[in-house]
Amino acid sequence: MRLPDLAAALGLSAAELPDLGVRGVTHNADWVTAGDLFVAIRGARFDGHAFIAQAQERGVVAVIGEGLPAGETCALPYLKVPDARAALADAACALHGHPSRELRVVGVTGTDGKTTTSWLTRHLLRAAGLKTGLLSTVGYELPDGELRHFPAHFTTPEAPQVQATLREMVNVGAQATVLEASSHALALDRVRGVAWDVGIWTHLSSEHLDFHGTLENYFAEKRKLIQRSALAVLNVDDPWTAQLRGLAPLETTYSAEGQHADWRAYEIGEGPEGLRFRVSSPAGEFEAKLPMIGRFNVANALAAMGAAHHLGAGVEQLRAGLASFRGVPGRMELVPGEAGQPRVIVDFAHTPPSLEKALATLRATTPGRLWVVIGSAGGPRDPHKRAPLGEVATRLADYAVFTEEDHRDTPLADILAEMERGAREAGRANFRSIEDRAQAIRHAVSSLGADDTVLLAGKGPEDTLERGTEALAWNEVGEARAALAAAGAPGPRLA
Ligand SMILES: CC(=O)N[C@H]1[C@@H](OP(=O)(O)OP(=O)(O)OC[C@H]2O[C@@H](n3ccc(=O)[nH]c3=O)[C@H](O)[C@@H]2O)O[C@H](CO)[C@@H](O)[C@@H]1O[C@H](C)C(=O)N[C@@H](C)C(=O)N[C@H](CCC(=O)O)C(=O)O
Ligand SMILES: Nc1ncnc2c1ncn2[C@@H]1O[C@H](COP(=O)(O)OP(=O)(O)OP(=O)(O)O)[C@@H](O)[C@H]1O
Repeated sequence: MRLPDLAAALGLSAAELPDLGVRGVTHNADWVTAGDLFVAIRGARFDGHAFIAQAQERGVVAVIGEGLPAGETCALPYLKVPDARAALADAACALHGHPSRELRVVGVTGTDGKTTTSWLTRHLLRAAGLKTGLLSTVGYELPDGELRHFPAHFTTPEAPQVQATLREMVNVGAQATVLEASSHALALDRVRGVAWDVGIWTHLSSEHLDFHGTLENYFAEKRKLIQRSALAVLNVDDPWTAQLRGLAPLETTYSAEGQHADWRAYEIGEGPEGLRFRVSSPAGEFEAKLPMIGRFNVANALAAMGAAHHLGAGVEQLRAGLASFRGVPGRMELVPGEAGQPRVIVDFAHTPPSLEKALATLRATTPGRLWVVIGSAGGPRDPHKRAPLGEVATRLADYAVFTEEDHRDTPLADILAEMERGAREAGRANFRSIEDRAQAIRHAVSSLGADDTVLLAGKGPEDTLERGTEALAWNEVGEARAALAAAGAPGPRLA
């Protein structure tokens, strides 16, 4: 694209701009390749203007920003804009030719359930014969189904990566895609310019308040997805949904808790191997089988079906799709052990409501004892959730082992003390703290036997454990396997 055309696409005057070719756009000076535009963003930690020289060395042709710092000059063409993040997204859309307009795009937002619902939706769309891509916390997939990863670990990456991925999907023939839209993404314009066909709402609870300040602000960011979608798929079991009604031109509702809704699940049965329920829906009444653990997955399945049906999936495709779903890595993932060993489940639940749901659902399918191994992240991230996690863990499990979970620069002992305080203030003593996560897992697994369940909560599929300033390689399922192997001959050995 020519620089003057790009300026015009951003609503800027193209007069006096050199007629240079622009190959791409980035906000990160380390990622510049020759011919790119560099967008200098003033962030919370850095001012992108400080990296213009570095970007120039790597071959950028022009810079976009909200204004050069006083007294500074720029040897390259400098396009001044009122909002650099918005310009980053608009430039990415223009350079990639607005790929979302060539696909059916489903967005998923909410505090919990985004990843699971995204995976389910893409699976149902594929079952309906649509070549479907996916962009989620776990990585991204083209319609070939192979999971790929971005260099930086985000639920929703920055706009240039979002748009480049959508373009790649279109180029390989994708007809639809599912995109997880985090509240950070909506707040920071990472998904600005995406043409949403469907917006799915899972539910809202307190999280990321270090960034958003208040629950209302957090809600307001997530609400943007619903406002921008042609069809909203809304969870009537979530009280926040009342404020989302009527925002999208079309809407469909769902309930897994017996409320009046378009998509309703009833006669829900939970077994150790999965879920069965009946569905009443605009597509018809039918019996569904979903090989997933976790009652909350009924709601995720209803949401996914609401979206997939809108994009053409019929009842038989929905039924077959649910029945053949293989789950999401690190979400209620069963770690196979020997007969007589406890059932070990790895799950990503790291908020009090999601831990509550995970434990409640495991209790329903655990004839024996239920233990949980759980930590809480350090740094500025939601310190107020530590005590509630301790309370929920000791209320709903028979025993809780508190441990490390990305404590970063926060003293681990302080986090554990907060979790213990939450338990103690609720009058409970059914816990202990073991700092080393691997040891905590081994202790739990070796303490239990047949009929018992151990929930390893919080890390899910993450591949690092942030201990102080170190990021250790981590594999929770691998640790669970090692603990099962080390526990050796099955049988209860509770001290
Ligand atoms: C709160 C948040 O999301 N912040 C993101 C935001 O930071 P920021 O605007 O403050 O920017 P900054 O880090 O000050 O940098 C300013 C500019 O200088 C540039 N820079 C900076 C340093 C350098 O060496 N070179 C360089 O070019 C940066 O690329 C940026 O353009 O933009 C940065 C550049 O993309 C992100 O790295 C940063 O993510 C931080 C590290 C982060 O941890 N984000 C997480 C919380 C996040 O986004 N999570 C969500 C939700 C997950 C969930 O739902 O659980 C997600 O979608 O993943
Ligand atoms: N609909 C739901 N309601 C409440 N909890 C849920 C729901 N779906 C999943 N969970 C729980 O939340 C955890 C995270 O699920 P999932 O990864 O699908 O959500 P997410 O929104 O993508 O989370 P994150 O943004 O933190 O990655 C699951 O492991 C499960 O314990």
